[in-house]
Amino acid sequence: MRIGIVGAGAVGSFFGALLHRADHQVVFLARGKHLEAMRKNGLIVKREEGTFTLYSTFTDDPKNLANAELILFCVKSNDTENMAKQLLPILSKDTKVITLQNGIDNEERLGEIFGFQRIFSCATYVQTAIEEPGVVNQQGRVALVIGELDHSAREKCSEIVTCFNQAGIDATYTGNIFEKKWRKLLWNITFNPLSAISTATVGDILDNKPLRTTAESVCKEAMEVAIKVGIPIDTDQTMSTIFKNAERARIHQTSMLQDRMSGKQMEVESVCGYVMRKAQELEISVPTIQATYSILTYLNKHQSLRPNQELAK
Ligand SMILES: NC(=O)C1=CN([C@@H]2O[C@H](COP(=O)(O)OP(=O)(O)OC[C@H]3O[C@@H](n4cnc5c(N)ncnc54)[C@H](OP(=O)(O)O)[C@@H]3O)[C@@H](O)[C@H]2O)C=CC1
Ligand SMILES: CC(C)(CO)C(=O)C(=O)O
Repeated sequence: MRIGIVGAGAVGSFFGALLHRADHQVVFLARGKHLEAMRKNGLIVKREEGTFTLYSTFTDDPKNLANAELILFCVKSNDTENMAKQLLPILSKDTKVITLQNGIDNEERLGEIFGFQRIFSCATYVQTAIEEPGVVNQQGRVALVIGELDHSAREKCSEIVTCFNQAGIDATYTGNIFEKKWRKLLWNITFNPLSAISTATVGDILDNKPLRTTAESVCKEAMEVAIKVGIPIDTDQTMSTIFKNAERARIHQTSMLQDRMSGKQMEVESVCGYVMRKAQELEISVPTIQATYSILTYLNKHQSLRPNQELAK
């Protein structure tokens, strides 16, 4: 298949590399030092089972994705509209677009621009980071849960799942992607904002009693909102699963923390902002989420307050 990776950062570079290794024709849209390094030395992928390097088309020009049959949409959610509008006049009407982004609101924003029948959504379970320009590091398990927004596109969705499976990626189909994305969001809202504010890893949050208590408060508030929007949740069991899964990501710096450390805009709106606005609509009080939202919005505006220019080791 001809595949375009839109936003070949940590997630896009990793999945693009696996698809390229499975003989798909993959074009990576990237920019800055990461693009420069990939053009010079190839893309280096480090995994527990070994390191490999691949050479492909690395570009900063969206026009090079014109003949893609499938786009993996992997920019940060702050860049969603801008990127989608650049792609719209370039892509064919049949090109499928799958978002691997965190949060739930990208799907709607993409659907409004491209049309809902060709947008597919994915709950992305992976821990990846750009270790240095040109080098992506992946740890732990890899799993994708994929679904369509418009049920008439179910068959096309199965083709995407098969494409990932053939590349050795554990991808499964769900008929209710919205619920899966909500469950993923519950994990992200519990750990990402707090890690970005405190600069703590997931393991640090688990081990530090006050931080853990705050994470539990965020989780409880977000679950209340999820239940009100119709997600079937057993709160005790869900909370216990979220914290059990976190044990497997102990050394992980959440994507939001990685952004803060490198002075990038954090995905505050699609994680905290989205849940906060839903809570307001539903008249649910979410004071802890509100607090994390206000701090992170401030930090996003005042980049000079970032703790470090470099990713923390
Ligand atoms: N990292 C992880 O482990 C996980 C991340 N996610 C989610 O996946 C999504 C992607 O995250 P992640 O890969 O970490 O983010 P990254 O910032 O590493 O990747 C996004 C990439 O897109 C590039 N980009 C943005 N706009 C353009 C443009 N106009 N032209 C070319 N390149 C562009 C960015 O460049 P630049 O750096 O210059 O901005 C960056 O390299 C997020 O929604 C995140 O929450 C989900 C699960 C796990
Ligand atoms: C924790 C993780 C890696 C889960 O896949 C994630 O979604 C993130 O860092 O934003």
